[in-house]
Amino acid sequence: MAKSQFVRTKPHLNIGTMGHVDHGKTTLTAAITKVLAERDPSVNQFVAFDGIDRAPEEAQRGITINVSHVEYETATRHYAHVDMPGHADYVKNMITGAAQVDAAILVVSAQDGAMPQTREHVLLAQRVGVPYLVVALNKADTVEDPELLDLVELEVRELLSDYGFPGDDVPVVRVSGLKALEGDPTWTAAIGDLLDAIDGYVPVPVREVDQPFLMPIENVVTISGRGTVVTGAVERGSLKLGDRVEVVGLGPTLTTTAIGLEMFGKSLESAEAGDNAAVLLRGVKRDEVRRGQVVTLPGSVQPHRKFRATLHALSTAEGGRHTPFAADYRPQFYFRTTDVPGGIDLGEIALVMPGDTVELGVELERPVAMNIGLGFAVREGGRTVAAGTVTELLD
Ligand SMILES: Nc1nc2c(ncn2[C@@H]2O[C@H](COP(=O)(O)OP(=O)(O)OP(=O)(O)O)[C@@H](O)[C@H]2O)c(=O)[nH]1
Ligand SMILES: [Mg+2]
Repeated sequence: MAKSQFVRTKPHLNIGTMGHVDHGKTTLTAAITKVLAERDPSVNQFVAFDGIDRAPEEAQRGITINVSHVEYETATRHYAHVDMPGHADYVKNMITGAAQVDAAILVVSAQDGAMPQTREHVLLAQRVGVPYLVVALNKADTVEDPELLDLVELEVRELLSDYGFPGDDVPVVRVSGLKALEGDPTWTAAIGDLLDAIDGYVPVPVREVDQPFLMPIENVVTISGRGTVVTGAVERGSLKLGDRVEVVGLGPTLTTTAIGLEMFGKSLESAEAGDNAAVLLRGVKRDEVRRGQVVTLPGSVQPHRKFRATLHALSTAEGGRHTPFAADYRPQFYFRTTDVPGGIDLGEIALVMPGDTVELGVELERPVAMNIGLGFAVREGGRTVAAGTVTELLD
């Protein structure tokens, strides 16, 4: 299956780009791979702009990780980098992508400054618990006046502080993804500064390796002649080749065995919390598993349709609703890599106003693998209107 073994020589971190449409996320991602490939070609590979963000339905050979992830290494870390889509319609994907990163590079165009989606992404980063942000003030090549850059920087720092990030301390690095891609030495050095800022500012996360294994399924891939592979970021625990697993949520629980493990096309002996792993499941057909389910150690997580939660309805200023909602509200609930419609039980509460935090019951249309403390987002008509935490598991 795999040609070589994945060697753990450096700590592995998951990182992603986020920010307003067209601010240069994909260009910056390509530029990072270019600069690092030049720095150390023995471990890094340049991925061009149009090689990023294309996920194949099927891989013909090998277990291939979702290619919207690129990997690279600095002197001290191994990174898996997901280029998050910027358009509002894709915030749904961002929620799931962002939920799994250890840090995000917030890309802000120096030309435009913070825009509505910049704000929404910072809010989502806070809600889904992205612990660290680093700002790439991109397209700095287009702004002649340094005072204008200072102004944009100040504005971004204030925005970060508004959403609970340490706006004064967050590194803000002036870059040009485009010029670095073109090989301009000044801007190539700026990408180096951005990477140094990430290495220096974002600590190596503490992984929940002692918990029972859990990996939310992001993608299902068929390997001709081998079977079905599921990919995702391991949330906690570890899994060894040959371990029994359960696939939980959205339907009946399925029990099988992990007979192949990979990370970025290299084989793994065990997949650990924080890894972007691909797991080959014995005797499982493609249509038996899907995105939104989780792969777990047998018996460690149950699927639930009914639960109680603490819910914060975003204020209008936070991008939430303009009007309250009542008991007949039926939005979409986003858990890890899935979203399911559901109804609510408000008990004694008549109306939930934007900005309110309430305790309520939820009944989903389909069961989702969950545990107490699991966070979720509530969306309607393409925008996030509330964020919650599971407090009690019912049916
Ligand atoms: N001048 C200049 N242009 C840039 C820079 N970075 C990106 N661009 C241009 O900005 C446009 C958008 O860049 P993308 O990298 O596609 O932006 P994106 O944020 O990935 O866009 P979406 O994925 O659609 O949200 C392209 O025309 C790029 O060539 C930069 O540093 N300087
Ligand atoms: Mg893009």
